[in-house]
Amino acid sequence: MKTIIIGIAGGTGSGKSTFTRKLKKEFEDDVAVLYHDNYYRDQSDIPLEERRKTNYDHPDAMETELLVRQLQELKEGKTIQCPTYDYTLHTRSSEVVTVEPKKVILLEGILVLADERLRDLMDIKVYVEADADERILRRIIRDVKERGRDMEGVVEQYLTTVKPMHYLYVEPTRSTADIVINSGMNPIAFELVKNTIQKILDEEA
Ligand SMILES: Nc1ncnc2c1ncn2[C@@H]1O[C@H](COP(=O)(O)OP(=O)(O)O)[C@@H](O)[C@H]1O
Ligand SMILES: Nc1ccn([C@@H]2O[C@H](COP(=O)(O)O)[C@@H](O)[C@H]2O)c(=O)n1
Repeated sequence: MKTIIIGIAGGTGSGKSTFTRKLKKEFEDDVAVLYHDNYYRDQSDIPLEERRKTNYDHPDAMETELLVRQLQELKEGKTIQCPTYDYTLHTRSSEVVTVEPKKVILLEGILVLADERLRDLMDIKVYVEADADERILRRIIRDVKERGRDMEGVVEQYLTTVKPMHYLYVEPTRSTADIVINSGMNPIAFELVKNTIQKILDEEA
């Protein structure tokens, strides 16, 4: 079975996860989804106060070598045990999720196009973009509601690490994408990517 890997990158709050979730809902068991965020390094040996200070927008914050290995295993038809992540505790969760090999793998994350090893494994590269003001507003709401943060903390983190790292590592990867889409809620872009995936699945059937 040939495996097609589709990378879905873009800044925080651009709508990557929304776009990816919609594709997953469309194809259900025909596609597997891997989130780069689940590969943030385990920090259980560091006190929580220290973990809060980590720069989570630098490529070194992720164990990308494990992701590369697991993607290769999926391509070889092997089942993997994918790590999971706890944003409130800033470290890996104890659970792992079993991911079976599929013809199509969606790989989502701010930095998935920033790593040459990941880019080399991808067949299609997508970059989701949205204005910075919209992204930070969405992030404030989401992080307070879903990631156990307070507004002051989100704003401070944005100004000290998220924003500078975005311009250093995330935005430059836009030029490596095959498809650049405007926001994660873009029905026309969704149809285009959906039809591309459907074609791949039909060809391989
Ligand atoms: N086009 C959009 N318009 C308004 N809200 C959006 C849009 N796209 C995503 N959102 C919302 O913004 C938040 C962040 O979106 P998400 O898909 O998690 O972004 P990302 O994965 O790129 O960080 C979510 O609460 C989502 O519902
Ligand atoms: N402990 C952590 C780990 C990551 N983050 C932030 O998550 C962002 C990436 O996820 P998106 O869904 O927004 O793409 C990234 O910008 C990290 O700053 C965090 O805050 N805490």
